[in-house]
Amino acid sequence: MSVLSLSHVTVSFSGRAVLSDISLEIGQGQFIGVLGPNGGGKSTLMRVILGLVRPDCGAVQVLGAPATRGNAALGYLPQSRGAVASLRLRGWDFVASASNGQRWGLPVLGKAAMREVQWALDTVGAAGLAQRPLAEISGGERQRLLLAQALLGRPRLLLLDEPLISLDPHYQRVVVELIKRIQQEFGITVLFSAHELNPLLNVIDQVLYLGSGQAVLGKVDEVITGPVLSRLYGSPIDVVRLKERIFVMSGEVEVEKEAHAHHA
Ligand SMILES: Nc1ncnc2c1ncn2[C@@H]1O[C@H](COP(=O)(O)OP(=O)(O)OP(=O)(O)O)[C@@H](O)[C@H]1O
Repeated sequence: MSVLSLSHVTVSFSGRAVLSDISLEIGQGQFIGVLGPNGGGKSTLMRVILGLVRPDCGAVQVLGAPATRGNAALGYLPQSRGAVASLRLRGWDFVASASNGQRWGLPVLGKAAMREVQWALDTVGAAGLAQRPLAEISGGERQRLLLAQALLGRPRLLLLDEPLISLDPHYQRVVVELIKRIQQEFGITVLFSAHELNPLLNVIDQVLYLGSGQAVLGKVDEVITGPVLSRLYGSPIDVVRLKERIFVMSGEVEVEKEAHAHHA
């Protein structure tokens, strides 16, 4: 059974199609890198899967049922996550605040929910952050807590919207390896959006590249090619491979780096 199935999905804002007639299928246990230019529709796609954005037309099936809000089988790490929690909150409370789908509130938890919070903290290797206030922990450590939040309820599909933003290369590697380990251990399907492909190259099964309203899903070698990316960027793109790394170039400019700088 496919975990995710989109059939002829179109999403537009103010008459402009961000996703245009997209069809794709993603199977169980896949690790998918979601890439594309700024505004290419990565966050929108995740919000469609979460049932937060309703397509103009087409069908979205998640784990065999139509996409709906509040699907407990989905875990989500949203992109906009700055300044949302009190910096006095301890790590444990921060994770607990996402329990019962209730983000940023402070619910009173029963024993089972408390065990679940502890499990999520242990799973992401953040038990040591439980008693520390958010103000005292680094961006990378906070990323672990956000991942712990997303794991509450043991989702079968994990949507991670730019978890590497503003992390240094070392911590990017730590986060990517952590998510890969969790994905393999629990057989979760992961959609992981990023501006750069290279940090994900060793872990992804497939890449989903979005741009110009279109989506191309496949193995890295099938998707990361000059012709495919030129179509998605709407301008000539060269793909340069160098020592196990891949550079997506528009003339002299490395487009993924540019997008990242713009975003950060
Ligand atoms: N709720 C909305 N109302 C109007 N326009 C929207 C809305 N959500 C997204 N858009 C527009 O849709 C386009 C795609 O946005 P989206 O955030 O999905 O792209 P993205 O690939 O995640 O971009 P980035 O890499 O910059 O995060 C953008 O032009 C954005 O301004």
